[in-house]
Amino acid sequence: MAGVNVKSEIKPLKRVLLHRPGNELLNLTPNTLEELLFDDIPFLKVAQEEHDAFAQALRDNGVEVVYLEDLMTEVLDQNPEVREPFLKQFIEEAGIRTDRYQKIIFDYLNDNYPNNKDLVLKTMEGINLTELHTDKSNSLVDLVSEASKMVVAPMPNLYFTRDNFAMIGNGVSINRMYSVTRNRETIYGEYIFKYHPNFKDVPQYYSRYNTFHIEGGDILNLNEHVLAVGISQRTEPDAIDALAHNIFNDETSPIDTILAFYIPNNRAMMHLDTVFTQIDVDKFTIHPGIMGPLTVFEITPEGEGIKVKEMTEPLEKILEKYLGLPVELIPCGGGDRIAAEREQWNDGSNTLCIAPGLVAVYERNDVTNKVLEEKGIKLVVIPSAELSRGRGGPRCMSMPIWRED
Ligand SMILES: NC(=O)NCCC[C@H](N)C(=O)O
Repeated sequence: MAGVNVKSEIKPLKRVLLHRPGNELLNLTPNTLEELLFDDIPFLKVAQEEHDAFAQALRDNGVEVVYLEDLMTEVLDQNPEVREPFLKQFIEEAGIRTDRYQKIIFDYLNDNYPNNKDLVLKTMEGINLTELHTDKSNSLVDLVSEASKMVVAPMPNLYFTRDNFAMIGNGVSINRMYSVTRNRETIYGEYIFKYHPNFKDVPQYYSRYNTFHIEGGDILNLNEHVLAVGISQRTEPDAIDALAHNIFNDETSPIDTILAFYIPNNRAMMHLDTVFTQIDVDKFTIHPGIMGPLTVFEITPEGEGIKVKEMTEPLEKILEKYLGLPVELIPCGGGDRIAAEREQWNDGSNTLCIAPGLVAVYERNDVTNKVLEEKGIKLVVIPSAELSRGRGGPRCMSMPIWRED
């Protein structure tokens, strides 16, 4: 199975991309939490156990699990000439500007991490100044600097593989991210979609070098013809315009409609998938908090360009029109405002559909989970005490590569 095939949110999931949370979480500190988009410091050992349980539950349901770190390692193993430019680009994008430090860090990584997998994991982890053993008498900066500080920041959000690149049908959007910290993550996507034999021929609908930001949590493949994209804290309308042009201009793509969902701009609802995910052919979970403010726009091709129309019908009717059947919206928290806010904060609406009516959910959202079960949905329940501290659920932690047609 080379390439990618994701033309639905619910059809049987065959292959999925994950990243096992690693030592990058050990470099989160109270002062860097806000900048690194965490609300607390997860206990790594337990976060890894929970993540392994997630991966195993997917395997038990017939899904092949592929890890981001392994794909990137394969790129470097199969293309040895890429190791040096990758490292140089990584160091530049980590904000290392002086020639002296660029060389110190390049030599440190290149000499101490001959094994490509170790190197890839180290780039994710970050580098503390204490590791570099610089000769302090050679530089004023080193002499006045704190002894222990991150010279290369960690990338703790990598376990949210949903966001930095996103499959759209048989193509991919390599995203320009909203935040500095997450923009560094897309370097792995750039190299995988340039060099990996399974992915190098996949059409690219967006580039990490574009100006406007867009993240995968806002991109939902409703069906072969219809894509939904959130206008959110993380995704700008200009990026959706550009994405629409590129998709409509790809003759191989059957997508003829993009629905832009304009959701409130705040951290609790950072992406469309934090408030809205599909769980069955005719069912969606939804955070009731978006129902008032939500506006939906229809984007279709017109000549060389696009046509945009605001839709006035209620959300159920809009979905019914494009999916071709009546649709039920199931409120997170069972409709109670307090339960809805609490459980949406811990990703109660952020489910990963493994097959129609079979979804992975966080264990902690018991009010929402009970409602889903009452509606006949089968749940694959994932332990979630530590993983949830990063503010993302099962959909955020997974990027489908292949769903059955
Ligand atoms: N699709 C998602 O909602 N992903 C969750 C991303 C959480 C991460 N801490 C972030 O703020 O980007």
